[in-house]
Amino acid sequence: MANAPVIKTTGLSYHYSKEAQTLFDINLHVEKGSIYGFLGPNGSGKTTTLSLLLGLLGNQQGDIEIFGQHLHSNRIDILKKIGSLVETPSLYAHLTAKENLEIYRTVYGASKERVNEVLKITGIEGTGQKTVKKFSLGMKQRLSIALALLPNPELLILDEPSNGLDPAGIIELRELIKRLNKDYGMTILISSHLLIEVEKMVSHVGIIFKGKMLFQGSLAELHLFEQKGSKLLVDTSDNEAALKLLQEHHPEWVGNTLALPLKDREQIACINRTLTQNNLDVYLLHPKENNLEQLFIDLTSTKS
Ligand SMILES: Nc1ncnc2c1ncn2[C@@H]1O[C@H](COP(=O)(O)OP(=O)(O)OP(=O)(O)O)[C@@H](O)[C@H]1O
Repeated sequence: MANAPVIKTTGLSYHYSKEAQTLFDINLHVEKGSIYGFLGPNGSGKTTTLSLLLGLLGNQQGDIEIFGQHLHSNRIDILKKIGSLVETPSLYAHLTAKENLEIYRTVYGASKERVNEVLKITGIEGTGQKTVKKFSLGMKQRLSIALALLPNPELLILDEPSNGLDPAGIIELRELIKRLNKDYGMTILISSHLLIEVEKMVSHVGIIFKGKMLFQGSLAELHLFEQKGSKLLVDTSDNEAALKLLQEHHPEWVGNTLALPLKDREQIACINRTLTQNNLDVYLLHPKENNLEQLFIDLTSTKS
C-alpha cells in the first residue's frame, strides 16, 4: 500500500494576473518518507507551487492538505513542522555559522543543543570563527539548510538548492539530502531544472511544464515509462522502401526518417540485415533511449 501523503494538492491553480494563468490543476502527491523531485524548466511554475504550499501566496483555486490537514485552517500548526529553503534566507555576512544560527534559534524557539546538532548534520561544525563572508557558496547553502532544520521539521521543502553550486558542492548537497531522509526520516520535496542532479537521489518524480503536471510517479514507474518509450531511429538510401520492409517493427515517420519501438540489440542487427540484404544503404541506426533527460525533452517539446 502506498504511504500516506504528506502533501496532497487537489486541482491547484494559480494566476498572478488575469491575463496569464501560471498553474493549471496541479495534483501533487508527496508520500511520507519520500524524496520527491519536482522537475521543470525555468518558469514552469515550481516556485509558485512551493510558495502556495508554504502559504507565501494566497490560495486561489483548489485545495492543499499537508500532514492530512487543510493548510488554510491549520496553517501555523503545519508550518511548524516544515523546514524550507524557497527564498534565500538573509545570512549575516560578518557573523559565524553558529552566530547566524543563534539569531534564528530564538525565532524558531529551538534549543541551544539544536544549534550544535544542525551544525553537525550539515557538516559545517568545523567552520569555527570563520565568518559567512568567507564561506563558499556550498557552505552558505549548507548553513541555509541548517537554518531550515532548526525546528526539527518532518518535511523539508527546497527550491533549486543546487543552483550555482559546483559539481563537488552538488554531490555534497545530494549526500546531505539523502542522509536527512534516511537517518532522520524527513520527507523531502526538492525542485530542480537539472534532471541529472536529482535522478540519483529521488524516490519519486513530478514533472511540471508551463504550469501543468506531465508526469508523476515513483522512479521505478518513470523508468518503466522510459523503457516503453525507447526508439530506434532509422535512415537509409530509400526510406519508403525501408518502411515497407520493416512493417513488422511498426515504423513511423519522424520527419524524413523512420522511428520504431526498440526492443533489444538483436532487433537492431536483424533490421540492419534486412535493409542491407535488400540493397539499401544504411546511414543511421540510432537507439534513442527515453532516459529522464530525454523524456523531459520529449515531454516538454511535444506539449508546448
Ligand atoms: N510575482 C510574480 N508576478 C507575476 N508573474 C510571476 C511572478 N512570479 C512568477 N511569475 C511568473 O509565473 C511563471 C512561473 O514562475 P515560477 O517562478 O513559479 O517558475 P519556476 O519553475 O520556479 O521557474 P524558476 O526556476 O525560473 O524560478 C513564470 O512565467 C513567471 O514569470
